[in-house]
Amino acid sequence: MTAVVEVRDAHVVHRARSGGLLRRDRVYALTGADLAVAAGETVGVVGESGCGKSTLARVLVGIQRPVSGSVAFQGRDLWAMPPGERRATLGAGVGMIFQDPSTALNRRLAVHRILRDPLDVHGRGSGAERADRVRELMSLVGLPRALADALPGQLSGGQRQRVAIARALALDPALVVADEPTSALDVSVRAQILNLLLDLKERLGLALVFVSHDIQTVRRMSDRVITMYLGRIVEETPADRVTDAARHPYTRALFSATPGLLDPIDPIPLTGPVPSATRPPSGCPFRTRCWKADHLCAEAMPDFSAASRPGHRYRCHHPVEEDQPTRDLARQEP
Ligand SMILES: Nc1ncnc2c1ncn2[C@@H]1O[C@H](COP(=O)(O)OP(=O)(O)OP(=O)(O)O)[C@@H](O)[C@H]1O
Repeated sequence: MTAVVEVRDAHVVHRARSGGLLRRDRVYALTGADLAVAAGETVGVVGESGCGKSTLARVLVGIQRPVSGSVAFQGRDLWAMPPGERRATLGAGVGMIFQDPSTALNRRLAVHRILRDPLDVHGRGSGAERADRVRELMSLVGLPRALADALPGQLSGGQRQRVAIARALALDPALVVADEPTSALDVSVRAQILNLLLDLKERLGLALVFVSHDIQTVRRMSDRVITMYLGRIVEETPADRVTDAARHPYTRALFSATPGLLDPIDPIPLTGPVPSATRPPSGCPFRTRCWKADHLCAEAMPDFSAASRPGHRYRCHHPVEEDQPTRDLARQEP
């Protein structure tokens, strides 16, 4: 299966001011990320705040250039393309949906203008064809025609997010990346927007990357779940098996603390805070909070190991047994 997008060994390092005016620390936002996403699949990305989820999303859509590593879109190296070609490739091939549609949409433009804008910029079709496409997009995301002349401020939060989704789909992208697409919405409309995204992914055969704090939602939405910790991908698990088959202690801990599990368990206690991304621990970054860590974990970050099921890989020196119930781990002393 050819990947729509494939990231290899991508590193992103930011410079952040700290203390004195001239001092700038390196922030290791993404370290050695490998990920491929194929047409028709949804990959969910989970991890605590600051672990690099948004950075990975930005790398996938070409907003963020990695300092090293590569990003291939439909088999072509994005950052080896001339800038104009890269902009055209990404503009037409990739759609991004952000957390807050209120800030993502131009408040002064009516819905039909917002949806027509990408068609105009990329010179798609005649004037009449563009008008047709705008109507088609509105119906695709379930927006009544009567809202075509409305401004974003006159819409509900859910309607605004539908406009943002329609805009992301305007040029028929192969990849859509949604970064916390429902966290700014009322709980009552979240399910509608998630169902819409799933439905569109099926109908349009999109490669969908879904970033969220909400682990239950990621599990429901995704085929595969990527767990990130301190800038690294530490596990990739088939979504239907993530609660009891995940091998990385961090994935188990993260999922044990999820509210709303059908069969609730005591959360696995994680000791201490997440270390700073400016000074990540040596070896495995999770070792300072892991109940299984030993000297080996301080020495080196292990490579990925393949688990017994396809699509399941993890980076851990002391993985949890595949079918060991998480509730047994919760009782373990750290
Ligand atoms: N422009 C920037 N300058 C400096 N540091 C940054 C910048 N953008 C992100 N970071 C840092 O990079 C790390 C990864 O950030 P990122 O936003 O990708 O994490 P996240 O998992 O998406 O977090 P959240 O869930 O809170 O959105 C964090 O330590 C963050 O503070």
